[in-house]
Amino acid sequence: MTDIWQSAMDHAVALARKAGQVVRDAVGDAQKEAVMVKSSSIDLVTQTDQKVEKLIIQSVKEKFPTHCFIGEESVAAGEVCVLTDSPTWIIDPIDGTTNFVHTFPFVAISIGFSVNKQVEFGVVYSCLQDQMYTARRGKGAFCNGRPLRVSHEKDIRQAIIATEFGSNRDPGVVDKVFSSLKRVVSIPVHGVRGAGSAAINMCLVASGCVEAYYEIGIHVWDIAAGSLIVSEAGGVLMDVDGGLLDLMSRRVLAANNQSVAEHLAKEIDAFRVRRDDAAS
Ligand SMILES: O=P(O)(O)O[C@H]1[C@H](O)[C@@H](O)[C@H](O)[C@@H](O)[C@@H]1O
Ligand SMILES: [Mg+2]
Ligand SMILES: [Mg+2]
Repeated sequence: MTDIWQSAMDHAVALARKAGQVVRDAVGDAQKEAVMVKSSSIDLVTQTDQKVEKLIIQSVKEKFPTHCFIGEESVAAGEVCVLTDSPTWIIDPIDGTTNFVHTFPFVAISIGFSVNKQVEFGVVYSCLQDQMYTARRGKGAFCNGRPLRVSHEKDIRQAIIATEFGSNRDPGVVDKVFSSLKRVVSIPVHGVRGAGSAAINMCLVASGCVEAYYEIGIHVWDIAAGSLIVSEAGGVLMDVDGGLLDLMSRRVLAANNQSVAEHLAKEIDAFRVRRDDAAS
């Protein structure tokens, strides 16, 4: 049976590769680039983020003129952020902008594509590592064409957990983030890591390198593609409170299996943040 979204997915892979070249060309000069800030002094954006997002959206508009978009830098420029039932490209042009600015080598282009609010395919290109992660709903997840499978570990005490500190440094938020982290470390788990890119953290879960990843404060463009890559690699997704994942809630927990996910959810202070689709 023909897959009606295959040509869109092929286009996303080609665009991610093209965007990756733009990022690679710029990374050496990233420190010379004007670094601007958005929601806080540590929420960074560069001209390369904006250039890559424009490149992707312009090309998709030419090929699929009826499709919709949620793009990180377009939303920052005032576009609405609403996930509808229409075919929608959900784009993070550089996931890991802080890494990009500092030449820390985990930088990704993340492209998710949803229809009826369900992610149909996800593409995450870790461009400095030249690793192309892809997933098509119902057809598995791959890295450079090699099938991905989550870790078999069931005991969270034998696990590595990925998380990030995020870009909100309000003292109350920092306290909550650290109190969760203290509980997770004290389970005790084998270790805690963070790549500095939500999309890459999710691909690490899908690859079996880490058992789980959680974060509060991410956005739909950080996790749309990665969420499908995790589930197609056999993993589970949920809200940090153990409920159902809501892509717009800015909270995510991805794990290799239900038992690790549920144990982790019990340790997290699941505070709420303003939703991506909150009326502005
Ligand atoms: O802003 P970018 O680099 O697209 O995305 C990052 C988030 O800003 C940050 O809050 C989060 O911790 C990080 O994982 C994410 O990738
Ligand atoms: Mg991001
Ligand atoms: Mg980004």
